[in-house]
Amino acid sequence: MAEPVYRRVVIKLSGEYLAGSHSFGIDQPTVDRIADDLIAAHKLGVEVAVVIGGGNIVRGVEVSSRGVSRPTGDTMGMLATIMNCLALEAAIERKGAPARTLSAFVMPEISELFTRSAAHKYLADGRIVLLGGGTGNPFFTTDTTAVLRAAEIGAQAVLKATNVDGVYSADPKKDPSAKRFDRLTHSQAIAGDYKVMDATAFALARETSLPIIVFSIAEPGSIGAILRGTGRGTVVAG
Ligand SMILES: Nc1ncnc2c1ncn2[C@@H]1O[C@H](COP(=O)(O)OP(=O)(O)OP(=O)(O)O)[C@@H](O)[C@H]1O
Ligand SMILES: O=c1ccn([C@@H]2O[C@H](COP(=O)(O)O)[C@@H](O)[C@H]2O)c(=O)[nH]1
Repeated sequence: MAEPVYRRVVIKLSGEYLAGSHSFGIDQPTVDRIADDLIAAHKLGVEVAVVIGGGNIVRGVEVSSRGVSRPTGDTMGMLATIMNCLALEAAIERKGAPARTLSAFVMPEISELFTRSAAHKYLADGRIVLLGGGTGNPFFTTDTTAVLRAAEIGAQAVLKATNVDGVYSADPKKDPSAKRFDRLTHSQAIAGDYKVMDATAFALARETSLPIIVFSIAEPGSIGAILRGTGRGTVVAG
């Protein structure tokens, strides 16, 4: 079996994917399956930090379209990501692997605050580290959070695990003629305005020279395959 290509990564997990076949919430079999994949990936010897989206519970933009202020809606979205972290942490630990949630917010009864030193410590201790609460600021996304945290903790790549198998010329769910890219530069991804990830995330990745790999988590084992350099996904780099 091929050796992993990376020593430390941040995996951005789709929140929406955690809902499984439902349109809302946390589907336990899906969470359990993703926990298995993460544990298997971690057993390859890679230090794994995970940022989870909140799209299965709350997106700030949607809440604000119903009359709540955007910063309040975004705060609700960030809290949703912490719920997802707790669900995944519980699933990972139930399966016998050590995990730790670190939050962008001070909430001592629930989880420790994210600091670079805490993240380094728990990763070096062999835990899967779950990073909740986004950046802690409204008007950002968990895609941007993943790139930010990756830069902060010295990860070598951001793996965006989602429900499509790469970046396409248009949304493949809406346009069946959309073409999939094997590789893009950060600048091409920004110029193309491909909605799979926000431009802020691509811009920060360009600034910090971080590769992003967009791939589907539908297939069990896909995280491990990407870590070994054998998986199918779009590499955004250079
Ligand atoms: N050009 C494109 N290439 C690939 N996917 C695209 C493109 N444009 C839009 N999409 C859509 O982007 C979605 C993935 O991005 P999205 O940010 O919604 O997911 P996520 O980050 O996985 O969700 P969450 O916010 O719940 O974490 C896919 O469902 C896909 O349909
Ligand atoms: O830094 C951040 C990260 C996220 N948010 C809010 O959370 C939701 C859920 O995140 P997704 O990336 O969309 O899954 C997002 O819609 C924002 O409302 C934030 O404000 N700041």
